[in-house]
Amino acid sequence: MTEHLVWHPSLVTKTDRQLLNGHKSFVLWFTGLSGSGKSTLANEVDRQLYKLGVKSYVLDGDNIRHGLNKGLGFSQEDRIENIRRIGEVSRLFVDSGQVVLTAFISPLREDREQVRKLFEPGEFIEVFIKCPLEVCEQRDVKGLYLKARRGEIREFTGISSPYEIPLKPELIIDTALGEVAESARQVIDYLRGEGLI
Ligand SMILES: Nc1ncnc2c1ncn2[C@@H]1O[C@H](COP(=O)(O)OS(=O)(=O)O)[C@@H](OP(=O)(O)O)[C@H]1O
Ligand SMILES: Nc1ncnc2c1ncn2[C@@H]1O[C@H](COP(=O)(O)OP(=O)(O)O)[C@@H](O)[C@H]1O
Repeated sequence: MTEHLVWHPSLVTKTDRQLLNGHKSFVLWFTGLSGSGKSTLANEVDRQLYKLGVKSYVLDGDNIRHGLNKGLGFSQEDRIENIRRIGEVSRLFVDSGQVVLTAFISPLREDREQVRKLFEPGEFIEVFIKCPLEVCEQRDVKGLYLKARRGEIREFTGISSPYEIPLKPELIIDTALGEVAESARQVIDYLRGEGLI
């Protein structure tokens, strides 16, 4: 299908754009169970980056599924396509010199590794939002776990659909232990430590 397509190179490079912005561009890929804290943390880190003058943007599972990925469900096939598209969108953000924070369950290791391959070394930062299923279920922010337990939602991650824990994430944030502010500080500290901001 790409047989007659020719890539048109950009006259402005990614490095040019990073220099203009005054910081590196990369993706913070938050992964974890529903209710683990991906959206809350991604948005808090985004707010702090904004205050630091870093050009950042959050791509959130629930929001993206209303627009770009409308029509995709939660079968294995649809989740793979969901993550593939977000990987590609993230690459565009990074190419444009910005920082992108993604908050998708992204349950499968293989899919996350495929996304990692789209990036240069150091650009893909996998952040495992670690939180036991019992805690997520107790939070039940949207009441979905109750519905899943009642059998009203099929293929629900952690209940009737798998979640594969990252084996070598760049960062692990345990949200069952600390407050949101403390978790955000850990992410910002990591970025500073790596010289990314
Ligand atoms: N079956 C099932 N399993 C898991 N989650 C479900 C399901 N149905 C709806 N939801 C809601 O959709 C949000 C997850 O979407 P994602 O795009 O992040 O999922 S995935 O990465 O494609 O697995 C998820 O949002 P978060 O709670 O923010 O993770 C849920 O609100
Ligand atoms: N350290 C923490 N980091 C992020 N969220 C936390 C933390 N501690 C408690 N929470 C709470 O957990 C819930 C996480 O919900 P949400 O961010 O929607 O999760 P997800 O996007 O992974 O589904 C929120 O109610 C949030 O206030």
